[in-house]
Amino acid sequence: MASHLPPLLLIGCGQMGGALFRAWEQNSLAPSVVIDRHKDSIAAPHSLVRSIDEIPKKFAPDAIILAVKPGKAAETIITLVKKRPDLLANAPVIISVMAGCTTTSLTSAFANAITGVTPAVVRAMPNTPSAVGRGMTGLFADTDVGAEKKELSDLLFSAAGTTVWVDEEDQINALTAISGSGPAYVFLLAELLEKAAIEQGLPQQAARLLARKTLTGAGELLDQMPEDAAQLRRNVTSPGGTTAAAIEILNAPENWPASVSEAVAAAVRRARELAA
Ligand SMILES: NC(=O)C1=CN([C@@H]2O[C@H](COP(=O)(O)OP(=O)(O)OC[C@H]3O[C@@H](n4cnc5c(N)ncnc54)[C@H](O)[C@@H]3O)[C@@H](O)[C@H]2O)C=CC1
Ligand SMILES: O=C(O)[C@@H]1CCC=N1
Repeated sequence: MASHLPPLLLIGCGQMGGALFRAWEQNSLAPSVVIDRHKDSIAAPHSLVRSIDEIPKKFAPDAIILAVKPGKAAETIITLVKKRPDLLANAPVIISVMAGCTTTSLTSAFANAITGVTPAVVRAMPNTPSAVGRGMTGLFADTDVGAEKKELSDLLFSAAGTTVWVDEEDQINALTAISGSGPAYVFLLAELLEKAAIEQGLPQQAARLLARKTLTGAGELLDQMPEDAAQLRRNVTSPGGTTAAAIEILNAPENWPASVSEAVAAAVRRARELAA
């Protein structure tokens, strides 16, 4: 089968890198290399190595994906460039999924490590549903990044779900708070619904099933139906009925409307702090 996706070097295969790699593997990824000392194995034809020193000679990736924790970004880039400058010879696009690592800081980490080379850097903010092809990724590139590199970046993240490009880098911080962190808000709701079900006397297993299937079913409706979320909510809410009793509490201005806005604002603040 012809490869749909070109060879990649993935640095960091934890929760996010692993989710993306799973999607890419399922989209006929050309033989690629993953660096992560905490991963046990990776399926052929790809190679797992434990450090930059072990990247096979003559490997020429079209994209290098940085998916380590933000605090390790500079050290990782400097080690990569000092030990294997040849990996940049074919001008691969550098894609960072790291929260709060700006294109300026990434570009200058490369510039500090190697003179005369300014790689094209794209920032991506994916989310973990990428593992099942249902990711949502926001992308940003400076105006000097060529169309071909942007198209390749889009191809990679489209293989893991849906993509959207933003024009200003700071918008990546807002996007991180909505779709990057967002799955955690949904999982928290699943936890809380399950707990409430148990409090109302339901057995644990049934409580878990009800909470999970309600969230995934509602998510699927959101995905498939043309109506907006407010209309889908109204479709469940009979006047004077049970849903109305619950929504009156949740949707009181001081409850969910305030909490969700405050939570998102806190995440945006944190993204900006990481970038400072
Ligand atoms: N977890 C998430 O939902 C999302 C995470 N991100 C970003 O993804 C990045 C990684 O986050 P997670 O996957 O959650 O963390 P993680 O801790 O699960 O994964 C990081 C991986 O990097 C590996 N690693 C550390 N140093 C390394 C090195 N020098 N070379 C190669 N591998 C190395 C670790 O062994 C680990 O498996 C972060 O920068 C985060 O901001 C972005 C969007 C969503
Ligand atoms: O929590 C974090 O910092 C990362 C970025 C978005 C999701 N996880």
